Amino acid sequence: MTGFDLLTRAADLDAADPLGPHRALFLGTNDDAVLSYLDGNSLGRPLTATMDGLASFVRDQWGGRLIRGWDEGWLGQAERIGDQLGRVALGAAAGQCVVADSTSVLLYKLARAAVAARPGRTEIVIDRDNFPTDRFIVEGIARERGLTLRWIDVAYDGGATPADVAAAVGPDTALVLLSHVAYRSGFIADVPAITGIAHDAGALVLWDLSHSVGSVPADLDAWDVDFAAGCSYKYLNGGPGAPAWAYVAERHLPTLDQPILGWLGSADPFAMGAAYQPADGIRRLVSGTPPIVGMLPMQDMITLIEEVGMPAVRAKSEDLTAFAVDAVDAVLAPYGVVLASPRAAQDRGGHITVDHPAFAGMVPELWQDGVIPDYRNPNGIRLGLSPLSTSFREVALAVGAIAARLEQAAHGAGADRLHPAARGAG
Ligand SMILES: Cc1ncc(COP(=O)(O)O)c(C=O)c1O
Ligand SMILES: Nc1c(O)cccc1C(=O)C[C@H](N)C(=O)O
Repeated sequence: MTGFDLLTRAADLDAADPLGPHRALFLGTNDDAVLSYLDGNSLGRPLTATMDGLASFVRDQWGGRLIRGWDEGWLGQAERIGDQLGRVALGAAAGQCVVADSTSVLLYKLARAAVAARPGRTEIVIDRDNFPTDRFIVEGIARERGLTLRWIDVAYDGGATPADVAAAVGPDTALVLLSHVAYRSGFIADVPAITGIAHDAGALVLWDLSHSVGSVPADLDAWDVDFAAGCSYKYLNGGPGAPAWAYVAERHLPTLDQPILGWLGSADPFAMGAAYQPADGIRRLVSGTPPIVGMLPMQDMITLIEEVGMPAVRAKSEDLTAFAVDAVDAVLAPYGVVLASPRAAQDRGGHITVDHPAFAGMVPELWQDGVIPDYRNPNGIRLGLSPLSTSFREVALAVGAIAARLEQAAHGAGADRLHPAARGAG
């Protein structure tokens, strides 16, 4: 496939894409300065509706209702959006999800609650390639509680498998913490199988869905998951620093013992009581004031996903990553680029990673070309493909630009030798 073929094929795929028109709902998608934005799995683009919604919230709700807003709806908003997210993207019945804190803080609260629910058990199981915050959080909890970590090693293009987990868990395991979609390889873990294996060993499971929520469907209730949490600034387009969300299975709610006891997680916050009594239900996971303004953008995106439906979102995501893999094979493999993600579409989420020694330091050059992917140590370029805002043309342009930069690195070629796709030809 030449660069020109790549763009022609991308044009055909864009023309046939039923979700293609949704791209125009996002800000900046017609911006010529950014030819290709492939980092929506780190920070999703804003919806235009969000810009207008934020302005009207400030004017009418905050500015108009002032403190009365809390009684008129803000206090229940974290649970309402949690329920909507549960219904639309998580397979979770109402009353089990809430928006709060950051993913790191929620992982801490849930992991501490899980360990508290398994007294006498001394180990936490986690994989070595899990996202740093996940590893650091359980390292901290192990230090605090005198526990041991049991590490699972995973392949560079994979993640923890049921067999890995079966070999790691035992009578001492309190908790297994894994990611549904691996942040580097994009590997999709077999959540129901792994959850079942952990349960058979008497352990609880906490899943990090940061890289799947809004891109890969989840079925948390049916999968018998205990706890889950994830970001909302990736495929939920919640904006930089948007609050995270958590899921606690209904069966754990009455006994959930989380470590950050704040007034808004108490049964009757406005009683200003002397002693903490946890609220019934998911609100007992909350500590302080809900981040109302920060929740507005994600609500717009969850509503859009609800209209489109997760099956259509996932279908587009698989098509995008399949096209990206084909393009990598045809255009980048000849330069020695290696796919560091699963080859089968059903085994990977919404991003792929490709490795090459020259990738360290290349991303700033690609930014100059108007192409924005992600870089992950030691030498991976990550192509994050947001199903509702990424076009096939963006994939073609990015792969072409990477090829041009590799060509330059190999032969010192000038800008006139840039790959046609990198120049936006076609
Ligand atoms: C798998 C995973 N967990 C957690 C986080 C981060 O959490 P926080 O929002 O607390 O920075 C990220 C991304 O930053 C992530 O990819
Ligand atoms: N949360 C981020 C941030 O505050 C700055 C830069 C990147 C991020 C990310 O989200 C990284 C992302 N979770 C990852 O998988 O690498």
